[in-house]
Amino acid sequence: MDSDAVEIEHLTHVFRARKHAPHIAVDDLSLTVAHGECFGLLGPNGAGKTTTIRLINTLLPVQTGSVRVFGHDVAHHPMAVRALMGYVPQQLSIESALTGRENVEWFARLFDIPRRERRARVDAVLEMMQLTESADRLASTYSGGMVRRLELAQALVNRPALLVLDEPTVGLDPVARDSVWGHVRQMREEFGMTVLLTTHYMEEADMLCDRIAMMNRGRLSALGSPDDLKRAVGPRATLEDVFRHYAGADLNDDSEGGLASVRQGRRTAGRLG
Ligand SMILES: Nc1ncnc2c1ncn2[C@@H]1O[C@H](COP(=O)(O)OP(=O)(O)OP(=O)(O)O)[C@@H](O)[C@H]1O
Repeated sequence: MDSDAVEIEHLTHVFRARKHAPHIAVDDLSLTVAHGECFGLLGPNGAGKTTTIRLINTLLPVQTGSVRVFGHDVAHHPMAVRALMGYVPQQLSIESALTGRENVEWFARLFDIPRRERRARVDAVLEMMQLTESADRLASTYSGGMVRRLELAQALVNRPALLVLDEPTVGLDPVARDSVWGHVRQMREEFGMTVLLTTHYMEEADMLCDRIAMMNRGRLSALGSPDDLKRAVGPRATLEDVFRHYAGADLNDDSEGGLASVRQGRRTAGRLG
């Protein structure tokens, strides 16, 4: 493929709610994600990461600027974009009253995978996510880590060229987190897939991402490899230092991007798992 996996040019998104002042969630953002790259979108709560992802995956209409996925403009060819993409959202995307297998089959049908191929494809992604033995149990009996792996299986069943993960390991214990990281790595190695992820875990971004975009208040504040970003902040700087450097005063603001609200988010997600 010649084109970049994702090309974002001068993207701006304004939320307008009645009785509230317009809120600029994404503010003149431009960046590209190369084919085969693992790219991280980082930034404090409210920085605009999820809004950017929802614009890329066609769940929000583009207002200003443009987004192309493997050369397809998301505003003009949304179905082509959806066919190329797997998405694991922040919110739970499984149906707890169905078995693991039924959850993946449901996605296979949504993606119009032909009936004769469906069973083999579903089995393959369940196997890859080490869910074969528990595939016929209700998803309501799964642990938080298994739920995340089931969501990855759903997102992979149409063999996407671009996998988009919105906080893939939030609320998981360290062992379950390691397992998700391992699976993301394995998928990249086996399929050369492009991965775009958001996370609040700096260790995760450092280990998985080839390049990272730091966002703050809708704008791009830094872009580079984890090592480049660390070097630019200072000798022996960690990615957490980089995060603090660019998030600045926002980390003390509990109403929007504060660390306290990040912790609250993790606690909430922990209960979901
Ligand atoms: N549907 C909406 N209506 C109004 N404002 C919204 C809506 N969705 C998001 N926002 C606002 O847009 C801003 C960016 O939100 P977004 O969810 O993109 O941030 P984020 O970086 O993903 O944050 P988090 O790390 O908490 O997931 C926030 O101020 C948020 O309150």
